[in-house]
Amino acid sequence: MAAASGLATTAPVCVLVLGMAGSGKTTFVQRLAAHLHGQRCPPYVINLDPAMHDLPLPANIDIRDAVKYKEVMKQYGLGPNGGIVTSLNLFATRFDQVMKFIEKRQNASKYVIIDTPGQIEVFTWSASGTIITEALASSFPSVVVYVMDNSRGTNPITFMSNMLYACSILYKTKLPFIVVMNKTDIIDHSFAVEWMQDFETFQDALNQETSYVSNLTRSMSLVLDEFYSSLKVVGVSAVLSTGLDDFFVQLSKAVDEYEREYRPEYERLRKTLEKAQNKQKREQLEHLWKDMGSVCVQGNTLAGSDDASAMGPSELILTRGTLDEEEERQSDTDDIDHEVTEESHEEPAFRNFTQETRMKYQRSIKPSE
Ligand SMILES: Nc1nc2c(ncn2[C@@H]2O[C@H](COP(=O)(O)OP(=O)(O)OP(=O)(O)O)[C@@H](O)[C@H]2O)c(=O)[nH]1
Repeated sequence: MAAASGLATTAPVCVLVLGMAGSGKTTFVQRLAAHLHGQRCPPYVINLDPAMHDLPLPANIDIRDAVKYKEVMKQYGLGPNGGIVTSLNLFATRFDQVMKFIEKRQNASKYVIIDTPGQIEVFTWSASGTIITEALASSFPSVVVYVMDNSRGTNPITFMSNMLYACSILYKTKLPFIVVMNKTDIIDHSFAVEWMQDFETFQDALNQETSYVSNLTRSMSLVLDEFYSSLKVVGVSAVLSTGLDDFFVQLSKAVDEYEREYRPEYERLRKTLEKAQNKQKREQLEHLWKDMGSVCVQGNTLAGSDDASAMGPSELILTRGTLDEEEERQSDTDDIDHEVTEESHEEPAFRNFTQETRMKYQRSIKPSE
């Protein structure tokens, strides 16, 4: 796999778009795709929302072509959320094929944009979401884009709960992260940026809140200070296509971050996994040798050897020596060198013959002595 082997410059960037229902993910994906088409850099678009009614853009891969969400609900007796989870699980079992499609297209598309279900937890906290994210991130530079409805975040408590969610996704995916504050055509995102950069301003906004969670929110904003300091934030209006240039600047920084910090970690994980798999294979082979060795020793077929485990399976097959000629011809071990096998039988026979001849000769010359 080219991407996996470190040819990072040709590998497409996977942009995983997550966000609460109605935040504008699909509209954002649509605008992003249009923007890239306009720059003669068509992206590869993947829709992972099985319950999407109308996809406003042509997707290269659409989960709805592979899994019929309503059928899944009927067949398994599930509600809408269960149906989405199960559809995604079914799709994840075939994600290796999606990976192959992406690999094939990696010279034609610089970006792979992935739209996810509105029920955000279905993706972020499900096994299939983890499988898909890890499959992408272990082969391609991958970035999580968290789309927020900026107009709904003007309340500091709602803003904080959204940020806590974003933070939890960052911890879960462990990937470079961009927060897209969408719908800036309704309200500019500068208030949110100020809240993140200046603790006092956020406290002032909170002072107008009288609910019991305001104290907790105050403490939380201190806790999130570290999270805010390294966060990439972009204000966007998906309907007006504004802020996209800034988004691509942040995306390029996030890709650098992936190459610098995340790729070595994924490479390390891949090597650990490979080592563990090799060790497992070796152990299985050793068991096989032992098993075959004990069978042959019990059957006394190991002529001239008292250490069965010292031989490999092929050597044990070579010394099996119990088939008659006809069986031997029909056996499926045609690749065995029969001459070698015959030689191994002939050698002790020839040794016996010379010994017997020598004894006969000594007996015959004895009387004349
Ligand atoms: N004013 C404004 N409305 C927007 C913007 N982006 C999306 N919307 C509207 O927000 C609503 C939801 O947009 P979608 O793109 O369907 O949001 P989504 O996150 O994909 O929704 P789910 O599929 O339910 O997860 C639609 O009515 C959009 O027209 C924006 O930048 N500004």
